[in-house]
Amino acid sequence: MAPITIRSVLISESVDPRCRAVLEENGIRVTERPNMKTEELMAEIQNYDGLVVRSATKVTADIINATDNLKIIGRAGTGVDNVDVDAATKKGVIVMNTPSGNTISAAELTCIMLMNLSRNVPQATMSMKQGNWDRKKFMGSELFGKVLGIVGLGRIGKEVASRMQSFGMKTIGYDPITPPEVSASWGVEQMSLEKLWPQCDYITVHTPLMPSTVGLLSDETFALCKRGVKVVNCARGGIIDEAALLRALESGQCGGAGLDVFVEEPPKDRSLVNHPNVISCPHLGASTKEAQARCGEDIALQIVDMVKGKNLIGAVSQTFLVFAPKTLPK
Ligand SMILES: NC(=O)c1ccc[n+]([C@@H]2O[C@H](COP(=O)([O-])OP(=O)(O)OC[C@H]3O[C@@H](n4cnc5c(N)ncnc54)[C@H](O)[C@@H]3O)[C@@H](O)[C@H]2O)c1
Ligand SMILES: O=C(O)[C@H](O)COP(=O)(O)O
Repeated sequence: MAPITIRSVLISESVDPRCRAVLEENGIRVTERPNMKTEELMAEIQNYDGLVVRSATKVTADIINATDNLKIIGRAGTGVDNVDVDAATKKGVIVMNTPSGNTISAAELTCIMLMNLSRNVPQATMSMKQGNWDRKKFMGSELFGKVLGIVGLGRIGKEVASRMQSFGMKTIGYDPITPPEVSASWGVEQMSLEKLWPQCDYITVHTPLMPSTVGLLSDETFALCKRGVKVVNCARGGIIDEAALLRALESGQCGGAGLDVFVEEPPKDRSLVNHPNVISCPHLGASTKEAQARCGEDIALQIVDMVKGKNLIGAVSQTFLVFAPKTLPK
């Protein structure tokens, strides 16, 4: 890969300080300007060769096409659904992410959601703070012996499986790409979704958001599930259809939901968040010191590697690159 010149980078969100430090150590000028409005970003972006974002900055075609100077968009994290990759590709702008830096943190939050759904800890905590001592209301159920359906057996799905197996859960799953013999080696039996839905006590989704995964859990699929199934979405808002989830919670077809992500963030409509059987977080899957340090450092090192013209691992499209992380936990 021929080296490219990156003299200046704009960081438009709260990214670990290691990102700035690594870029500056390599002679790249860095400006941090979080919380810019779209119009401000469109004006500001003209002055930089590179942009580093997390998930909140919507890097639209308008922003990409507002400048001829931009050469690289670095996503300090996994999902690139907030970047118009097609528009970037047409314009010859490189898009890269740090796909492994927050895997463990997202997997751990998923497991925490599953555990809290089984024992109602957030609801019991709220009740205690209100001065109550309500032991009957918060009767839970063991995870031991229950069936967990994992839809999407990539990095996070795999880590969730091994952790929940240690609680004695039976793990089944579905992934159109991960070969069944590979997931079987981590103790996950793969099957079609039609076979999976009716077997699960808990379902967790770990796919990217794309047309084939929008509404994976819908009115139709909830109807195929066990009554009282509990669901977790720490992947992307919309993989579980939000209106269908609310209907399933109200009818009791769904017994509880753990949600870290929403179609609209923050969600204006609070019907799901306010439902008594929903526990939720404001997109905190990657919000740990460790994950942020890895993602911040990885994206900076990858930009520096591009400048030096080395270490191109896999090109997903002409300009959308996925690199081997430098700071993956051992
Ligand atoms: N909440 C957070 O803060 C947080 C943090 C990290 C990642 N994420 C999100 O979690 C998701 C998973 O991340 P990952 O690192 O495991 O990604 P990954 O690419 O390693 O795995 C995704 C898997 O989904 C599979 N898949 C694609 N289409 C599918 C379908 N229709 N049905 C079932 N499986 C399908 C792929 O084959 C792949 O194996 C992404 O959406 C990512 O953006 C969220
Ligand atoms: O895809 C990701 O990496 C996660 O959703 C985390 O996003 P964040 O970097 O905005 O926390």
